[in-house]
Amino acid sequence: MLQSLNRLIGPAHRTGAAWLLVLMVASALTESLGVMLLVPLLASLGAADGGLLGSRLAAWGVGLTLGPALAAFVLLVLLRAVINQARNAAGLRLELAVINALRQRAWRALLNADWRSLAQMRRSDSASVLISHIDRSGFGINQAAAGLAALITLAGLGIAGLAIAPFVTIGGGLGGLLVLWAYAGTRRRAAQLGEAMGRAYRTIHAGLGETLDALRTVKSLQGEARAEAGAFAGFADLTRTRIAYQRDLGRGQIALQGGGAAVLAVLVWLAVARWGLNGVQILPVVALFARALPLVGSLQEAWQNYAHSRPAIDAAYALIDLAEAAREAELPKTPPPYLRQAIALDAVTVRYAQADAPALDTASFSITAGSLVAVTGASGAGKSTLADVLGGLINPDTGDLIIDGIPLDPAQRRAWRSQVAYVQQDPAVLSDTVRANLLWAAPDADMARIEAALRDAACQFVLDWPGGIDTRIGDGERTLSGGERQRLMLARALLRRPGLLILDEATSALDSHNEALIAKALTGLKGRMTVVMICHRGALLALADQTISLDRGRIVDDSGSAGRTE
Ligand SMILES: Nc1ncnc2c1ncn2[C@@H]1O[C@H](COP(=O)(O)OP(=O)(O)OP(=O)(O)O)[C@@H](O)[C@H]1O
Repeated sequence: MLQSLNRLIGPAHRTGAAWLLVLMVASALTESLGVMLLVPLLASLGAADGGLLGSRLAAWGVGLTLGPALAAFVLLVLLRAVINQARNAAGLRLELAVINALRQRAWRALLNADWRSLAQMRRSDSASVLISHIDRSGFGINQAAAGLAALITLAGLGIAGLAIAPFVTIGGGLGGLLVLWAYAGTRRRAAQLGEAMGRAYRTIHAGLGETLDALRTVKSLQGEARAEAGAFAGFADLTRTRIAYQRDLGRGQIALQGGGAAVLAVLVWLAVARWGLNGVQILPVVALFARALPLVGSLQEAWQNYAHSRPAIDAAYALIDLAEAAREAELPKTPPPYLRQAIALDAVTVRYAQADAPALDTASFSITAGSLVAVTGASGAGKSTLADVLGGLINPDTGDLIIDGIPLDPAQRRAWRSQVAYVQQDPAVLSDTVRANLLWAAPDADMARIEAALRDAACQFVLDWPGGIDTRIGDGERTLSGGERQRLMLARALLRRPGLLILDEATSALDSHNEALIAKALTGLKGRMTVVMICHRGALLALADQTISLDRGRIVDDSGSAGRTE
């Protein structure tokens, strides 16, 4: 438990945690002083002797009469209220700082992981961790702080109790430890329910997220009822888990309060009947226990809640560890590779985890810079994998990506991406203006450059809209057809002025008229940039200077090639 808390807090938040600890100790001090003050207060009424505090004050020549004792009591309560407010604020600041840092770290780790690992992760699981698991981790920190505050206050009350009535306090302390020990099983169950809750959240995220992405399919397959049942199975699990947990908490509190009152009754009986304390002497002890009892309850509840949140913290770190282990090489300080002569693959093999056969099997070929290359092959032949290797997205398991005769290491492969633009079959559009979507690729591009890219990609339609390039598009905004989206993303790719343009079935949604327009634009690019097109159809295939054909990961034909590495 301490190890996991220590990892959560980390060096960055140690000062905040130390300040919180100071405030907790200060709060506990005011609490125990308040209880100890009862003794000289009663003594001032002539009902008891002044106890340890009374004798200390007497030794310093301070006689505590009723007025000053009551004034000191009010001041102490006020001071404690102020300290507790500061403690709560510091606790909240620490909790928020820790979860923000955790979320940022998880998000950064995901963004910086290599593409192959990301492609193999389940998106809805990552979303579940980033949203709900990390929020639950925040609750775990909050509860750890609450438990620690209760523990420190109990320790302070224990010290006060030892000064007032040592035997009764030791008896009460042992009773408290016994209670905490007896609840070990409940805390284990809390952890199991926490895991079940994590599973329910993952089901909900998968059910909702994946269905929202595929609403068109769901509706056309008349799958509304099935989709509803899928997501609600997760909600039903969540409800069951939460009720079971609340029941455990409730039972715990009943047993704790009943048991605590019984322990207190036994101790009072022992104190009066066996140890000869009178009713007034026992009063501060009763006050002390009346305060300590709910604190033991709070400590147990906070511990139980922390145990319940712990699986969420572990899941967050599991994602972070996985993504950080897959971290890409840092960008090199040297300028990115620049394609002037040829781009080649030399005996490149890529095998995805859990796949029987490699997606690319010792693939070798060379492409002359400035040429137009078609890549063909049946579905699953390895075309997209080949495009990802050429674009520097995937590091081959063996073999090399070679630019102008120089094999790229992982850092240079990452840098190479600045020279590559990629248009995929079903390109994602950001929910923003057309301008923002385009500038994502080239932040410095001016209007003339934007208009030229739009014209080259047959996107004149955007300039004809009343709002022009400031029209908002994307989720919940103006909807684009599949073909419009593909052309717009081609414009974005062209705006980047890449050395290598990769089109992964990027004209599949276009009619023959628009495909012809794109074909014309691509012909105009010959010699200005290297274009690799994954395509099956005539218009684009006819343009190609070179055609590479794949079958089950192997290159079975490479016609029109200017030169091979083999
Ligand atoms: N992320 C992945 N994890 C596991 N296997 C994968 C992954 N991506 C692709 N594959 C497998 O690798 C092989 C090649 O896939 P790839 O997408 O490169 O083929 P493709 O020729 O582009 O197919 P298509 O034309 O259908 O898009 C396929 O058998 C595919 O199932």
